[in-house]
Amino acid sequence: MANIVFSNVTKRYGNTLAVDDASFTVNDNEFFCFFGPPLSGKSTILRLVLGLETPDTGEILIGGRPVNTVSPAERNVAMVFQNLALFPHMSARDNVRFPLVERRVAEAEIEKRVADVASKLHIGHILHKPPAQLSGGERQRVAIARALVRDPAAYLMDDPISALDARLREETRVELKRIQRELGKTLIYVTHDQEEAMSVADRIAILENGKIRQIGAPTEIYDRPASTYVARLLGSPMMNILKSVRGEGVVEAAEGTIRIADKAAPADAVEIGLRPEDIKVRPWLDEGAARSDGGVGRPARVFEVEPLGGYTVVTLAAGQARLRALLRGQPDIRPEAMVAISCDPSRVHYFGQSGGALAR
Ligand SMILES: Nc1ncnc2c1ncn2[C@@H]1O[C@H](COP(=O)(O)OP(=O)(O)OP(=O)(O)O)[C@@H](O)[C@H]1O
Repeated sequence: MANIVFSNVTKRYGNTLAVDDASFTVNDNEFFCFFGPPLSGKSTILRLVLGLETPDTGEILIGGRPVNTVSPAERNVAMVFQNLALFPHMSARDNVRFPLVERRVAEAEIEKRVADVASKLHIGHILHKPPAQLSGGERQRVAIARALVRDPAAYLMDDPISALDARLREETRVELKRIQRELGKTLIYVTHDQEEAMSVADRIAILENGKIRQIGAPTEIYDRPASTYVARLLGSPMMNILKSVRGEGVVEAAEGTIRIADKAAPADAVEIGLRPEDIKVRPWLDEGAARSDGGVGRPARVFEVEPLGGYTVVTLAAGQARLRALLRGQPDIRPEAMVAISCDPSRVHYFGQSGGALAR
């Protein structure tokens, strides 16, 4: 059993609250991701799990055992370091052997464990090579093998693929997910990249200034963000968030005034959120035609068009408001054209005074 529990854990550095009353459970075999902007406390949480830091208050349990006073060596969690730092002068095999040699494990046992981990990670055929002769993906597998050879209860990764180029990052994150599933070990993962967090994690914890703002499955957080902060963090282009102007049972999304959806907003709605892919854009016929079309299409002017191949991002100006819509394919839409925009009312997000999500 290697679940990891934080119970009201706080960690300060001087006046900085690096981790603020954090409570969460990472389940056995789970791919659990911490995501947040720089300095939000991600690395400090990893350091607390590893035992490189001690909580000021609160309790940490690993596999049900309180570990606040247990040394890093005795915690049986392994770290795969940022940028996959392998020893360049050693072969892949010696890199993988290193943690066991350091712990003076018997040679026969070392050979057995290296063979075992190499077969799990499919690196047997590259063990003789130095890191410089390996691809990015292979280096990653060797780095993971080095962490796993100790047979840790859980392993941790701090932005392990941020140094790779975009294409290799995409490849390696797929690989990572597969490896984690096959190994069936608890993995705590830190990333700055929202797409990476969404794609690899079973669950994500969203951090802001040391506080956990939301924990959930990626799609759950994406579909039901608990606040404007979380809503803006996940999704690209990010959610459109506009002031809500209410009247006559109609939601007006505005800095200017555009009616997005015919539905009464909750009385305490201050802002409304629209995901770019939820905005429908059609040719503008005229006001009458828009009205007869369910009354939800409102005029907007096309401000900018960004073709991305499979998708097109259209920036729309409606009154003073600017909205970004994500459209499939390459629609025939040009800057300055008038269009009718609408949004399924069930897809509108409402936020209250403090930015917290309101029931839809
Ligand atoms: N050793 C330290 N001494 C003093 N302050 C620290 C120390 N480590 C972290 N902090 C502070 O604690 C807060 C959280 O830092 P942390 O490194 O955990 O954030 P992070 O989310 O991992 O950031 P990044 O994404 O930039 O790596 C920051 O305000 C940081 O300046």
